[in-house]
Amino acid sequence: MGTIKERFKVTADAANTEIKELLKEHGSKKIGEVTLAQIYQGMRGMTGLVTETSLLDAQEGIRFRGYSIPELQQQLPKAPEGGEPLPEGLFYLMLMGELPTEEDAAEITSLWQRRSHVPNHVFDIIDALPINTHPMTMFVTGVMALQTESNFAKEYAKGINKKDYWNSIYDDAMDLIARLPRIAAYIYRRKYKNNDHIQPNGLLDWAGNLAHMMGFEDESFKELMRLYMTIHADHEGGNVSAHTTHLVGSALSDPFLSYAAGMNGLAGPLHGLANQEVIKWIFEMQEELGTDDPSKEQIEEYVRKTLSSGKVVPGYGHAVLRKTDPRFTAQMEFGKKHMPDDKLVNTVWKIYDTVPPILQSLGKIKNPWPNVDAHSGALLVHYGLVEYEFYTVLFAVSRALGVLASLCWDRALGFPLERPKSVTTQSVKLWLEGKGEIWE
Ligand SMILES: CC(=O)SCCNC(=O)CCNC(=O)[C@H](O)C(C)(C)COP(=O)(O)OP(=O)(O)OC[C@H]1O[C@@H](n2cnc3c(N)ncnc32)[C@H](O)[C@@H]1OP(=O)(O)O
Ligand SMILES: O=C([O-])CC(=O)C(=O)O
Repeated sequence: MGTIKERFKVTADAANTEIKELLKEHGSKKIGEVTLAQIYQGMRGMTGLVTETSLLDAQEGIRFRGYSIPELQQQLPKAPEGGEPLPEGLFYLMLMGELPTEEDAAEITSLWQRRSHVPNHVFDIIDALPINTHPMTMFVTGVMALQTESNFAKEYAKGINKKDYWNSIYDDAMDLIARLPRIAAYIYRRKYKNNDHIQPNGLLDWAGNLAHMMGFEDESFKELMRLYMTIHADHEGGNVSAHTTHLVGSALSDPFLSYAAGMNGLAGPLHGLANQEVIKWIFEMQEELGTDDPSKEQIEEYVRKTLSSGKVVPGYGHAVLRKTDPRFTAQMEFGKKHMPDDKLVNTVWKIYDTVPPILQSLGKIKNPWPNVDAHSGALLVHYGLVEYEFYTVLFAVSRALGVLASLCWDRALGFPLERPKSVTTQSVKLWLEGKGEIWE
């Protein structure tokens, strides 16, 4: 059978041969046309990337290697006595293209345990930042400090055959994923818990250990972390964090540099930071209305106020999805099972009843439905994780699974430097006047 790494290489080699054949026969086939509007408007609907780990359907939502979230909740291995999937299993699925056995998931848990040591200089660098630094800035700074450990950067400096890039990229991806929970928990305890740190528990799974090191021992919080880390892991290749990681990696920047770049994108309020914005927005609404249990009429009025002041309703809308995000639904199911009477969670559900018709009535918003970020914060608050500026760090830890599995594939498939063409409006105008090609 061999190790997971050896099996990955065999799988990737077979895929490489298949892709070469496919391109030899069909490489010149057209897959679409590009309009002028698309290049000015964020390239919506333009297919321009290959990402093997997951695929997004606008109506159905995300599928990881063909499996929907409910299917993964049934079929992925679970922690002993747990009901939610282990993110280790999802990582295996994204990397290998097939469901893991219990042993495969356990092998990844043990591998990440063994590789989880974070050198002291990473903590020193985080400690050097002012305490009011945003947790995402601390997190990315910590990852950048960890870049000293890159196997790929060292190998490349020594001189390395292109065919072997995948090898140290794979090692870096595994090392980085293994260490992220420790960095995230360190930031949480430093910023919010008086620098009172908790050592890892060598018997716990990856997500369970993150919960433990943050100071949350409730078994159902550990279950939430397993679900959270699974559903936030990947969303095909065009989203800002995945695309950035892939783009930066295409310059042969190592996984530490590439992932840090991607996470700077996740830290934007239209992307991963929306999860903190949602809770902030709800807390502000509660404050203004003077109640922690607002009625639908009160919520409606507050939504209209948000829109009329030129702000977005956080957690709603999506660049590709056109239905309720199945990641929202999975969290709603978790809420119904574990905290059906929680007031904040119920407010999230009331907002879900209220917001879509209002957004729809504006006529310009392509997707009035909630995305993943509309729900996550309320579940965290239920367990006492009220420090909402920290939420995107959890998202980032999860997103590592998808973007780093993809980076292993990028190098194993020998993908080249990414470098699309850009134009100026001056060149567009000349082209429209028939005075040359658009790219001149
Ligand atoms: C994990 C994730 O990244 S999920 C997304 C998290 N982000 C959020 O929840 C932030 C709120 N949502 C948004 O800002 C947007 O829906 C995005 C960024 C997610 C998608 O943007 P787009 O693909 O440009 O959406 P769309 O084509 O529907 O936008 C059309 C118009 O509707 C507006 N719009 C879209 N969503 C919203 C919203 N939730 N509230 C108010 N206005 C919105 C856009 O700002 C745009 O306005 P404009 O024409 O005046 O510039
Ligand atoms: O797909 C997107 O553009 C944003 C998103 O939901 C994600 O990255 O999880």
